[in-house]
Amino acid sequence: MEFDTIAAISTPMGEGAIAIVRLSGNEAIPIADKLFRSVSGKKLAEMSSHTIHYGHIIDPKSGQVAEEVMISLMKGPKTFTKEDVVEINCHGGLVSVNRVLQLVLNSGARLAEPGEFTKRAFLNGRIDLSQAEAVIDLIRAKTDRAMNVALGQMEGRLSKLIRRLRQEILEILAHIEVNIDYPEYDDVEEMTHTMLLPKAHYVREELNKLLQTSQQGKILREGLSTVIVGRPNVGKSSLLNSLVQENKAIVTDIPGTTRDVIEEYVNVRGVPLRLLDTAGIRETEDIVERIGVERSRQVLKEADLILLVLNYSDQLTKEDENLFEAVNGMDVIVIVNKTDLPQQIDMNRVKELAKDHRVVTTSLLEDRGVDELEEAIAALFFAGSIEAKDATYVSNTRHIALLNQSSRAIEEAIEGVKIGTPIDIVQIDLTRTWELLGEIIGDSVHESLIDQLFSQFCLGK
Ligand SMILES: Nc1nc2c(c(=O)[nH]1)N(C=O)[C@@H](CNc1ccc(C(=O)N[C@@H](CCC(=O)O)C(=O)O)cc1)CN2
Ligand SMILES: Nc1nc2c(ncn2[C@@H]2O[C@H](COP(=O)(O)OP(=O)(O)OP(=O)(O)O)[C@@H](O)[C@H]2O)c(=O)[nH]1
Ligand SMILES: [K+]
Ligand SMILES: [Mg+2]
Repeated sequence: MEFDTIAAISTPMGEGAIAIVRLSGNEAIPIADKLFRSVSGKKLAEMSSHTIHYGHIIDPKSGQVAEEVMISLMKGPKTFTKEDVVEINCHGGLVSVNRVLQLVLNSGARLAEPGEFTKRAFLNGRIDLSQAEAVIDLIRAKTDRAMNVALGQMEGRLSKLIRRLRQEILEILAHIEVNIDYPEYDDVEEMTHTMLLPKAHYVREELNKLLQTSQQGKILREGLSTVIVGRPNVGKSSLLNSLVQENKAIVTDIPGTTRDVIEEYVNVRGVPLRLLDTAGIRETEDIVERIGVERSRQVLKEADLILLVLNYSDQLTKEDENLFEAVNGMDVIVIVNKTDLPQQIDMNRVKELAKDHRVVTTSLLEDRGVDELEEAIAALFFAGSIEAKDATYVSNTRHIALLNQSSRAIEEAIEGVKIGTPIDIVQIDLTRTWELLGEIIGDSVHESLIDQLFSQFCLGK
């Protein structure tokens, strides 16, 4: 495909060592040649591809030197966009890089939209849609693990699997076509059955395996929503501060200190947590505190993980018991805090209430037990699924939705065969599965969706 030539600053706005103005398109090299004076006097157009050159940017109007640069020359199609790409490496300062961009735009390039370079890599067929989406995930990755998942997807791991499953479906559809077109086969029904079912089962299983990774994949991207709950003054805000290793939440000895939900992101042994500190739960006359308590109950419902905090030097109350009730069926770690003070709590009763959840004792005042808590969080997250290096994860909400729909469509095809639905109806379900999977890699997506996806990128990407 042929597009106009785009340009943008591809490095962050601010002072740095180097800043890059990137150009892509048919005119990238001629435009750069209008501005660049190499030391050798040779034009970029005459130089060989994938080389870098020292020289100056000259303002064509004044003939003055505008900047001292290095230019990377990359001729298509072996480039990021598959088009001719020129990267002007400027001194890292806002004036310098903007001056060069301005000259480039005056010389015939158009300012790129956010994500437009990556969009061209997609439109020109170097990467598919799921690979392009992985580029955003990679930039936004907050942990090593999240980055590795994105890198795998960028290299086409998910795409490869999706393509293989689509191929399987095509083969089933081909068998059906043959059987429909040659009605002289007398046991058409039986033949389709034996041909179709094993392949369809295989596709269904692979889809479901992939969907099982989505929970972990999504958490890797967005963080495990972790809510700290407990009665007033048990040390919830102290716990948040201790996990983020900063005094983010106000801690006082006054019960009812925290009133709003406080949110912080933290990486605990490779597990990204979205930590939420809440108002202590109790019956109260104070109207502001009551609203806070109500919010605590709300966020509780949407949590992936609950950190339920108790006071070691206080007896269990009805409120504590009610909390255990409220988090029934969720992932919970019980924390018994203030072990530096004399024991009042009945630990046997705590263990009874905790059932099979982990119980960790801490003294946040003396910084004790936090290691064990972190270990418990990591163990829970990676439970049973020691992360296989070659696992393919799905983490993107759009992909998960499409996989769910595909899984339902293939299920309908399988059910159809089993109950003897006419084969052309089964064919429709199979075709739908094939199309839905195609949307993941961008084989059959609407232009507006493509625009919307790429607009999430940063400028210059
Ligand atoms: N200076 C600079 N650094 C950068 C980028 C860039 O665009 N410029 N990238 C931007 O994100 C990333 C690197 N990603 C890239 C991906 C593919 C190709 C590329 O040219 N692919 C061709 C040819 C490969 C080859 O030489 O054989 C291809 O796949 O056909 C280049 C960069 C990170 N670092
Ligand atoms: N002795 C002792 N005091 C602690 C410990 N952890 C927290 N505290 C103290 O307990 C008091 C309450 O701590 P917070 O972290 O504000 O408790 P909270 O659960 O957030 O309280 P609310 O927001 O009011 O519900 C503060 O004075 C803390 O310094 C501990 O392990 N030992
Ligand atoms: K308090
Ligand atoms: Mg608090």
